[in-house]
Amino acid sequence: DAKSALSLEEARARAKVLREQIEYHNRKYYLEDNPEISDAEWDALMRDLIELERKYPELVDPASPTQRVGAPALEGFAKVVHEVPMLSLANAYSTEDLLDWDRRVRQAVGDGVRYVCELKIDGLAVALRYEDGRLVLGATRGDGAVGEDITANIRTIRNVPLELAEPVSLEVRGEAYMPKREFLRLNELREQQGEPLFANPRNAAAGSLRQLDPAVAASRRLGVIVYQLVRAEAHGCETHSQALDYVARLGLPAHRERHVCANIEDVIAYIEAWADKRHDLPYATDGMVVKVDSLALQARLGATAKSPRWAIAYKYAAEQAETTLRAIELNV
Ligand SMILES: NC(=O)c1cc2c(=O)c3cc(F)ccc3oc2nc1N
Repeated sequence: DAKSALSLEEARARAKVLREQIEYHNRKYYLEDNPEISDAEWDALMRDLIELERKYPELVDPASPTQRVGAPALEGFAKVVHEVPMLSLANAYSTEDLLDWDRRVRQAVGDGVRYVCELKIDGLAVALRYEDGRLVLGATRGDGAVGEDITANIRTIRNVPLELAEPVSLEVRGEAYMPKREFLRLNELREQQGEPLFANPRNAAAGSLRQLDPAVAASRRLGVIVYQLVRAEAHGCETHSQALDYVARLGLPAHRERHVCANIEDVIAYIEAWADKRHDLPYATDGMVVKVDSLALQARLGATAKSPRWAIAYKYAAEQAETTLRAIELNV
């Protein structure tokens, strides 16, 4: 009716407020793991915005959170070639393994190598491509050379920006994960509905992103944490740390639990320090990734067919023996 119709300017202002509220609550959920509103209240904000944009189509903006959902279900996933192969990390299971790796690194590139440690998020590796600041592709690792195009599902992940702060073209690699809070909520729901439970957050995240209908992924609060900028030196970075600071400034959720160490002894101390503390993080972890920080030294060390020589994943004992939980593993 006439009285409830807003002027375009009022509608534009209302849409701006709703988008800011949605982004604010995203930060509270993902960055602080301390949501102020319930999922239902969050969904209501989104519904209001969708309704407003339906009534005033000129308000629709490709970066609006409403542009995340609505893609039709797919018949299958298209293939994506990774220009820069998505390799996997070699593992270290003991301090000895770390010391051996450090010795090999120093033999190859000399002493004084600085390392950066990052908690190893237990999810699944994804590649995100942006062209002129717009998200154009999300892909799985696949076999490292060819992955699956899961763009429609990646777009539903609320902490993945649909548009960067600058119109930059780049590709990042990151870990898609299901926050522990969401894992518990989802399994409670499935228990009530008599559906099989997810065995762990990694399987739950993988199962969600393998769904052909993006509405399913959209119904699960997944997150992504960026752990690498591809060809970072082409973006003017000299170290991995600078690369993560750069992508964070663009609005990407760069890995925040990271620490630069001057030598392997400090790395070992940092790993020890997080052995228990890591259980308080909002996401599941299964180790610590240790990387040579200098991009020039990374290039000199290179990679084998499978793994980079400039990085290694230390696995915490608890996860070395894959603990099988009582829950029935969802066979997606
Ligand atoms: N799960 C993780 O938290 C995580 C995973 C990887 C990788 O898989 C990875 C694979 C590479 F070939 C090179 C660097 C990497 O860095 C990584 N850094 C991380 N923090």
